[in-house]
Amino acid sequence: MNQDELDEEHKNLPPTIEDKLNSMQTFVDQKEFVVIDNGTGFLKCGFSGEDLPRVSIPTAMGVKEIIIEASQTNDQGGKKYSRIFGEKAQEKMNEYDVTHPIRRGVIEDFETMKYCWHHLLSHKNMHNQKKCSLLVTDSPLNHKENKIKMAEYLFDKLKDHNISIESLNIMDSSVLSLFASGRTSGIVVESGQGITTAVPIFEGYALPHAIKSINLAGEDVTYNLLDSLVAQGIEVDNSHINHIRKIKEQMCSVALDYERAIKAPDPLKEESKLYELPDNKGIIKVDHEARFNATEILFNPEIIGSSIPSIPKIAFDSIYKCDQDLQITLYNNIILTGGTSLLPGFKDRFEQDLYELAVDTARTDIKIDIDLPRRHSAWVGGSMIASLSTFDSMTIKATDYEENIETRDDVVLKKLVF
Ligand SMILES: Nc1ncnc2c1ncn2[C@@H]1O[C@H](COP(=O)(O)OP(=O)(O)OP(=O)(O)O)[C@@H](O)[C@H]1O
Repeated sequence: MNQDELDEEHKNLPPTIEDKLNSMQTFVDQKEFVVIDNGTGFLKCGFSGEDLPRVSIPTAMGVKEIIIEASQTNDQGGKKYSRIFGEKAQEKMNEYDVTHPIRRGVIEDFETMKYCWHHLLSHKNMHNQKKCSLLVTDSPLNHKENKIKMAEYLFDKLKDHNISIESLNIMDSSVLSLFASGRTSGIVVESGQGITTAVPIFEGYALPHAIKSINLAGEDVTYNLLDSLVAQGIEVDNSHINHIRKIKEQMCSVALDYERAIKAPDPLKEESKLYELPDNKGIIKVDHEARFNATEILFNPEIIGSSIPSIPKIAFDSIYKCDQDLQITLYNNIILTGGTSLLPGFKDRFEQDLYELAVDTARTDIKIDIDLPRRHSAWVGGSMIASLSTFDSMTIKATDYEENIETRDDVVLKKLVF
């Protein structure tokens, strides 16, 4: 979703957050937090209490070294770095060295991540946050060490760039998505860009022993679509990946019955199968089979020779690992979220396959909630919780962090909920 689409969606949103906060019988405080959702594919940033993030950009940074001639500076010359972010970075892969700091849900390149955070906080829509309180999301799979490193970069290293974080919390994105649905218990099945997770949560706490994840999500669908277009002789390659992603978002669907779907007549009109590359660089035609084939890997990874379990299977396995008393609650409260779950047909196929897996064990109905803004549910949950009057007391204070150099890791871990 680009920034224009996000601005448009802002205008159309019903006022849901206040409703949900009221139903949770809490009250809203005036202190404003900045909320950042760190996704493999997209970074979302905005203010607590708002319905949607103000900024949503691809998680990417491009760097280019610029040599400064001595004559330009009146001294010995030297070099500096030009940095660009988000879509701009993805579009200029030929000119810039482009890095994606988050792999499959986990921050791997903290230096790049620091510049991305700096870019978000300095963004014009964020009114250049020089001093702020911050809630950032984290993957349910991240180790404690990564959270400690996040705190170090946010408190310490951003200071070198004139941004000071006064208080901080780092929260599990699945727990936040559940809060956004107005619940405190349930299972969050989240399929984003790089990772799909099934996280059972009881009374606000994720149950680590039963969390399941697979490295299979939106980027795999995109690359699968690219492969099948290449196999058909269409001249596309990795440099077109942004366009292939857009084709996926506009044209791909999930079949309820894949074999039958690809044999059935194509319901799309001829013009809606065509994608025009910018600058008259050609038209890509996407056939019926490619559109269903690309997404089938999420439900049947075997078709690309992979032995990893499907998305419904990890949801089933995760519920099965929980206490029997809790299983009914989980089956009745499945929150399906993440950008990839927006694929048409995703929910129906998920429900059908989960029902088949659980028919002997569930002993209850399967109820799936898809009513959240699914590209932004973790951010929305963060926005809600950071609005609560009690939230500030749950944060790590910069003063505590700075004054306790020897024990600062404990200062961080004490405030985090695992
Ligand atoms: N309408 C849509 N139809 C299909 N896919 C979509 C749609 N909108 C977004 N996506 C896909 O969703 C993915 C991004 O989702 P999301 O923003 O939830 O992921 P993320 O938080 O960046 O990643 P992760 O959760 O894996 O760390 C991308 O692969 C994108 O192509």
